[in-house]
Amino acid sequence: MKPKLNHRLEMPNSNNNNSNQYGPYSPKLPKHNRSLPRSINYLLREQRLLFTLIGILIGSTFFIIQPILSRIGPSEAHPYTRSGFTTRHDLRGVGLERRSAVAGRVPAAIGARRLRVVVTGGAGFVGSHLVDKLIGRGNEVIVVDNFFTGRKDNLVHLLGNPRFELIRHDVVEPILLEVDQIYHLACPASPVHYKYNPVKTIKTNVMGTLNMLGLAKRIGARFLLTSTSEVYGDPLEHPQKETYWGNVNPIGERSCYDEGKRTAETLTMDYHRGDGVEVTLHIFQHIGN
Ligand SMILES: O=C(O)[C@H]1O[C@H](OP(=O)(O)OP(=O)(O)OC[C@H]2O[C@@H](n3ccc(=O)[nH]c3=O)[C@H](O)[C@@H]2O)[C@H](O)[C@@H](O)[C@@H]1O
Repeated sequence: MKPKLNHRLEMPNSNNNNSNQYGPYSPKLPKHNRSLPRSINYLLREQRLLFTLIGILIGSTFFIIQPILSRIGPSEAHPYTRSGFTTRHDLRGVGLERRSAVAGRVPAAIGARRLRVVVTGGAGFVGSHLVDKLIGRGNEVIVVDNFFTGRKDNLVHLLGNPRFELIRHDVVEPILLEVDQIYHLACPASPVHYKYNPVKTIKTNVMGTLNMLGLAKRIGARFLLTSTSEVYGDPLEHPQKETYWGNVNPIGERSCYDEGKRTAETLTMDYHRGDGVEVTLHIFQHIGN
């Protein structure tokens, strides 16, 4: 009769001298004893051990050398980076370029920024030449003009310039701008223009200058007023020194302009003395008429 293949039933008894009715019992080897030679065999077959060792060698070489390479300049360590192979160095380079590109767009209020300037009456004869000069210096320029006598044609060459802005606005109305300097030129300047609407002329000089000085005070901007030699009226001394106060008719046809500019000068000096606004008075000497 064939023995039953039931090992549990056939479990050896240490007291039975390693034998039973089916013959001598050979004890089971511990598992690790059996698997060790098998693993070694497995490794030795088909040069697996050799390939494993080579793998370990390559791996350790990479982990030892890699930190050293990252410390050395990448161009020295990786000559192939120049052939367009993407490495960490290349990526770092892209990062720096991006950072410097962002730095180029730093808001005007930070670091070595451009000077922001507003020129009222910047579409006029003097104003448009001043604007050219300011743009040429690298400033950002905003022109505020109601085009009473000024023309867009005077500024047409600047219309595409990212540092230039043109605003149609009458300075008798307040305006809020963030600038460093205010050049206040807006005013009807020739007799035919300032006599055309004398009330508007003196209003522009008084209200317009008040508004621009108020802005200068609020935002801490420097202020320049273009005045005129007309403030001396019919002068009694020639040439006029700065200490000369003039000989002005307060009720004449030209008074809207002469007294308007005088009041503008007064306001300018009062904002300087009273509010600490940094100011400049600029007088144009008229030749003729
Ligand atoms: O020689 C001077 O004493 C004058 O010189 C310049 O005047 P100018 O350039 O010769 O005259 P315009 O070519 O007529 O320029 C005046 C500008 O002011 C503008 N303006 C005039 C009036 C007004 O209410 N608002 C305003 O923006 C005009 O549109 C024009 O663009 C200055 O702008 C005047 O302030 C200065 O009094």
